Amino acid sequence: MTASSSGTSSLEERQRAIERCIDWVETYGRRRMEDDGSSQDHPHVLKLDRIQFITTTDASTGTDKNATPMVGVFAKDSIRKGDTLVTIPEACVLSESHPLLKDLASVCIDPAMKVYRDNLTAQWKQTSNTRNPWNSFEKDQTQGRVFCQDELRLALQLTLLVYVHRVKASIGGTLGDAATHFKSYLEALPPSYESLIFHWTDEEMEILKGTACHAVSLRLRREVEDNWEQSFASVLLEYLQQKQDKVDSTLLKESYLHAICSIYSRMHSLDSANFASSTVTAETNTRTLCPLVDMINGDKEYSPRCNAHVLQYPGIHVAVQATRDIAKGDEVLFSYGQISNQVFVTKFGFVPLTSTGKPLMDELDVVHVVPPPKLVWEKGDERRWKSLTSDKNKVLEWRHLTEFPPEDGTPFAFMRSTTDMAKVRGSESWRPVYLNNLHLYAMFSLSNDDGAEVVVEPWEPGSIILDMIDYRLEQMPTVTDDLAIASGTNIKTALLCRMLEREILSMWWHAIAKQYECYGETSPTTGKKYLPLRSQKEGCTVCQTAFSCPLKSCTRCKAVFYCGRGCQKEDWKAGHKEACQPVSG
Ligand SMILES: C[S@@+](CC[C@H](N)C(=O)[O-])C[C@H]1O[C@@H](n2cnc3c(N)ncnc32)[C@H](O)[C@@H]1O
Repeated sequence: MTASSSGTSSLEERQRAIERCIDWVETYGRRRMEDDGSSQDHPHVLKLDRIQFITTTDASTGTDKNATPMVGVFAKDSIRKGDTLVTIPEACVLSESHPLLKDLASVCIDPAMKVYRDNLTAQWKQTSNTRNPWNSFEKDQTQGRVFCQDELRLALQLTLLVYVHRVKASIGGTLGDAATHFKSYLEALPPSYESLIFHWTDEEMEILKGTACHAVSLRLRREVEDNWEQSFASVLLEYLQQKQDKVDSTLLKESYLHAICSIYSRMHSLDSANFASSTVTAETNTRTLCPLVDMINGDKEYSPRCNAHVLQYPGIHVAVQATRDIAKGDEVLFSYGQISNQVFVTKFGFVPLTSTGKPLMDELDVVHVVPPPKLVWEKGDERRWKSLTSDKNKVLEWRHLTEFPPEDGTPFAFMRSTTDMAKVRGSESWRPVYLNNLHLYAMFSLSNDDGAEVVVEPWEPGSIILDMIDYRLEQMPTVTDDLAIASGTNIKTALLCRMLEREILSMWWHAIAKQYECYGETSPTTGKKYLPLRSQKEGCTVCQTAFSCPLKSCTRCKAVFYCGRGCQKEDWKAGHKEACQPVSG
């Protein structure tokens, strides 16, 4: 298979780049420590022998074979609580307030840049009331020293941007003439960040329409575009042109995104007062990129299970310490903290499996297995089904779903949890694409020959199932921020699966409503009328999403339709509040 063989070669490439980086940290870092005598003064010396860096394609990348190989850090031997796992000399740490940034950011301290900086500042003053991103430099009297003093966003983004640009532009895929001590580190970074929201393709965005995540990601992408256009593009293009670099603005924009993702997804906040050579005294919490330390993954659960954290030793290095015993071969994990899932999605492309305060569907202590209603399929259902399982959505490699609906009339099950699903499939190793408790209900065909024990509880389909699906659909936009991602899948897979889930649920809703002639009836439990699906063409009033699930109408005027509460709220604020005329009945 071509996909997997190219996957393997990029896996090996990344592994080699990481080995070069380890080598660099050991040799360059040690030399620098010896040069300034710090290794003797300090009880801790550079250590890299307790952990190993392992590349794998399946940790974050799910089913996407072409995705960037993921790296994880594992204990070489058993490690005791309190032990130091790895130490990285300060000389190898990139930080906005670190004087060694000069080394890396030679492009940024080029006097030629000052001209652009000044022009930009002047322009900014004339045209904008917003905070001038270059403000911090104005305070810096030492011209040309550290151009982007205190501005990680600018300093590192610009720097990475230029280097990444050069890497991509150069034929051999190396950093070419961009001589920097940090070359090895930059090369060890992933070549792309597909799982992060900024890198989702237009096609994927199209598929995600209707989820709250779609709105969030559009907003973020717009912000990034604005940033790029207002702060970076002109400066860099001019700079690179002056340097006679080949400039491809598309590539630059991509590189800019790459730089943002590199920084955002692997930044550590450290106390800058502890950087002995720091030029910043008043500032604390300097943001840094620590080579190799930043290869440590976030725990899929929240903090209690995580087993390492970052420490600093003034003036010497950054260290990682075990917060509990770690067995040989175990993955070393950080806690990314109690940040919102939206931030997780944006910065890391995944969210932890467990989170607090998640709205669960416990109210619906329903069915384990529902006997299949005799579905009446409509042409539209078939088309939707096909579009969901077509090649376009390669990420959805759930073979069971392609059998849906089974032509031989095999019954379907409506399952409550993955454990149940696994039980029914009769296999421990079997895993559906979408897992765990947010995807409470999934459908799949039950084949008779896999030895599964299935307890079929007869249910009267019809209104009760409609209510159940209705409830679930209604909940979906509100739980989007609480996505739970199965291990081995990334956020995109999960979202696509969520879309699939939504589609399936709405297809069932429709099929059941038709079969049991529920349209126009009033629900015995909720008292609401079962209304026909809003047509695909019309879609959500706000985001225009043409969903096949039943869209909710405004309860007062019933004239506008929304895919979820987010859009409804937005429309209300945007003027529907004034326009809404209550209708009777
Ligand atoms: C600090 S880096 C960790 C090293 C990274 N895995 C690599 O290959 O270089 C953060 C990135 O790793 C990935 N990542 C970290 N922890 C993860 C997890 N628990 N599940 C999935 N992806 C994770 C995310 O893509 C995130 O943006």
